[in-house]
Amino acid sequence: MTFGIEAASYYVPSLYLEIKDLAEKRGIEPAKLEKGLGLHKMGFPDVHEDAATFAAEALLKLIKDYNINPKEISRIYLGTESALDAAKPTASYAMQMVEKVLEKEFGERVFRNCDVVDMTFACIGAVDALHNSLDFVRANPDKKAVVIASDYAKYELASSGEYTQGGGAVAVLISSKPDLIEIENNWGIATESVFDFFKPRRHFKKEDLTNAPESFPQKIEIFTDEPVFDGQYSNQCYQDRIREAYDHYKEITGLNKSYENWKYLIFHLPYAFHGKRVFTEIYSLENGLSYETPEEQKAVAKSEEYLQFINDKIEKSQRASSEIGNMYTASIFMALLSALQTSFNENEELAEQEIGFLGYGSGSKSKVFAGKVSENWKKVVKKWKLFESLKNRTAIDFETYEKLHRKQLQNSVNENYKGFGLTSVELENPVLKGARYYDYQG
Ligand SMILES: CC(=O)CC(=O)SCCNC(=O)CCNC(=O)[C@H](O)C(C)(C)COP(=O)(O)OP(=O)(O)OC[C@H]1O[C@@H](n2cnc3c(N)ncnc32)[C@H](O)[C@@H]1OP(=O)(O)O
Repeated sequence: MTFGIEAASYYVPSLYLEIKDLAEKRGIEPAKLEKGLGLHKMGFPDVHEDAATFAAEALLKLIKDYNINPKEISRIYLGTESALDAAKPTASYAMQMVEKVLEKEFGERVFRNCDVVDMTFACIGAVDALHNSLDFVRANPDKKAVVIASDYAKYELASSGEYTQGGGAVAVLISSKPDLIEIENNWGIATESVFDFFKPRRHFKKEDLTNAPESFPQKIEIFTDEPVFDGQYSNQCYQDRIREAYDHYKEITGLNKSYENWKYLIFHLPYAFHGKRVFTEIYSLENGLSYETPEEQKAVAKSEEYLQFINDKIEKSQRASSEIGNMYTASIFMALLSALQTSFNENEELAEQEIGFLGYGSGSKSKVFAGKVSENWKKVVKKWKLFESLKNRTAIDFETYEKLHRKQLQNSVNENYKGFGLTSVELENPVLKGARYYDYQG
């Protein structure tokens, strides 16, 4: 019996900012962002969008596009690091939104017996949900699970993370009928606790706050959706963890040089060119190339062989990321969609080809695993129209972007939006303070 991904859907935020507009306003050379990091557009949520609406959109599309009977979904596991609440899972909001839309056809509370939960480990939370859900269907081959990766990658204005923002969701159906890709049960894993990127309850002192009233406590502790991070250190942690997980994968499988078997290498992409920038180390080690000094490292990255390798095995997975930006947990799934969609558009046959995955989550952990593309993959991919749908987004100017970022807009930019949207957050009623309410515009 085989296990893996039977179907897949995605949702990207309805707005975007041209990266060159951001570069111009921040005094950054556009070529650094476009040619150095591979950034073109940055997906950005409208006022009514958040990680729960992204997840609900992807889940509803999955169910509709592949005619899934929602009653047959035994679990919905959501990987996210943009949770809207520290106790109530974001998956519960998404599930309820979709239930309401399905009510007419399937009756009330279609997910009544469904196991719903969030999993969090920075950007690798959804890979953890995938790993866990594959174990679940292996133990229960007649059951189906949905894994959703949903996030809003937000950084402080004018920080070095600002140009690596983005967001969106990917939902995949996991079962014993892996029409898209069969995933083998070998998991190379590497973990180390580090502070490369994290979202602590922030501690503020009174003097940090402008115009704090006399009555304000001396210290306050609040959640923010923007991380504390050290960019170059996070790159190093990523590189170290994927090397360790890759070595572990080779140890488990007994393979000498795994990536040579892989048609595509699918990375967690915090920005489009990240995978190809960090893989030079493993590539050098595998090919006996010197990788000690910065000059040697540059030489590998610029070598004709490595450029060809990128072109063959990585470039197609980067294309969606260049148009969307970081999707945190969803980035690795979107990189897969990008590569498969591109092959589909170019009439390439992928059946039976092996694909390698290199996931990373700050804090930190990497998982390396592989899968085999199924005979039926084209039937699944033909529903996506990924690159066409990216053209249907609305461009925003820099001023609108800053206002959205600062949460200064009351009304949605796309006032007549279709789909799920946040309508209100309860602020008065003490037993519901902070509850979020959503609706669906059909
Ligand atoms: C957050 C997660 O999702 C989890 C993770 O993966 S952690 C790893 C990634 N970390 C993050 O994304 C954290 C948030 N982002 C950041 O901190 C930063 O944006 C970043 C670390 C990703 C990039 O940092 P940076 O200092 O702006 O860029 P830098 O590392 O110097 O790279 C710029 C590239 O552009 C190139 N470049 C610069 N000017 C150029 C120009 N005019 N023309 C062409 N290329 C140019 C540089 O040569 C360099 O590329 P190479 O090293 O490949 O040659």
